[in-house]
Amino acid sequence: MANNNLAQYQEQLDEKVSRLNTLLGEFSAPALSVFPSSPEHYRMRAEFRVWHEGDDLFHIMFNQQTKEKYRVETFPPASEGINRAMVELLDLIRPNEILRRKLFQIDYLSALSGEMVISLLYHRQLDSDWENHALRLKESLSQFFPAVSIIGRARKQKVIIGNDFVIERLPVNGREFVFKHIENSFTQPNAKVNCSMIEWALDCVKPLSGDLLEMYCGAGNFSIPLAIHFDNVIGTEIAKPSVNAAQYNIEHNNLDNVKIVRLAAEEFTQAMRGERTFSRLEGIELSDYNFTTVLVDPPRAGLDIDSLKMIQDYDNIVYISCNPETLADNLKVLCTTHNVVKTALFDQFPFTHHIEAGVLLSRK
Ligand SMILES: C[S@@+](CC[C@H](N)C(=O)[O-])C[C@H]1O[C@@H](n2cnc3c(N)ncnc32)[C@H](O)[C@@H]1O
Repeated sequence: MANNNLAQYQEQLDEKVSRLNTLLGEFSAPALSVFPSSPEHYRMRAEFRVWHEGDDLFHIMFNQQTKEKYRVETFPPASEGINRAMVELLDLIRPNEILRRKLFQIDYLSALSGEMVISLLYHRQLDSDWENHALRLKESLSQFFPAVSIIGRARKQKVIIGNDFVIERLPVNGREFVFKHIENSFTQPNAKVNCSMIEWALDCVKPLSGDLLEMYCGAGNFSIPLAIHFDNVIGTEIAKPSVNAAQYNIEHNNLDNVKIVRLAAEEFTQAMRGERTFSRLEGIELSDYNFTTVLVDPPRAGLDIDSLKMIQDYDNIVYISCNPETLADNLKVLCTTHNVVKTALFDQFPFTHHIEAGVLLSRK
């Protein structure tokens, strides 16, 4: 990494710190803890369009200003595994008519564990001939990547050669947690910064006890490591593949105090208020829980007003946000009942303007 890139990274991070400090200023927030990213090889996922030119074929990206396409041989933000795969994969596909015909996109999902899924997207249906060639492709790639899977996608078609997930192994405070990350589902893109986020959340909840409620829990990224500090954890999430992955993750981390339920945040709020019952909550008596703490990690839109009011019932709120504007809007409501006691900036998305923030609130 050239020195001027490092300087550019630091400058952009400083700008994010100053922007978040300004946004949080009106909530009497304490000083931010800042968790920088490595400035290279931080993304565990990357997607590229594919360009065909005579016998050649290569990854392309688009210049955001001019919209012009440009050729991409390697992509420094992506993990080292993805960078190596980009080269080896195209060397194998370029001379292979069956694998290259109408290929228009390649998606890579890698893991710190070394596992990788490569999805090849086509503008044509995939037949048994394609499958045989994809199988040989997987075998050839496995000399570089022992745990690689290939997925072929076309209209209404998904052919899996191996798995449609990677098994990630995240080191958190010296302990390793196992996570199934499913292709095409939400996972935190920057694995190392994600570990810092989990460690920060663990630090927030360390002095607490009772039960934890997590909303927008994905595959249990926070619920699973945080479970050691609570008697019971309930996580809720809307996406079925993530809920299924979470069940796997509970089992493979040997936890017996975590339950994940497939419910939208809005539905869970209705259930908590006794306004609606859900068969998906069968066997779970919400009134038996002693929720002291809630962790929310919503999408960019933030929390809906009913869920926001519902989480004010808890003494401690850990709010992880990928959009500081909606975070600030939500804090206007939460700070009528709670104080901000810890804040953090996690640089999940280096070299972009995106900010990932953490806020711990406790009841006034
Ligand atoms: C920012 S991600 C966080 C996931 C998880 N906490 C993690 O760290 O991997 C937001 C999650 O909210 C889920 N989601 C989106 N809208 C939702 C809703 N209305 N109710 C519940 N979950 C929702 C998405 O499927 C996604 O998994």
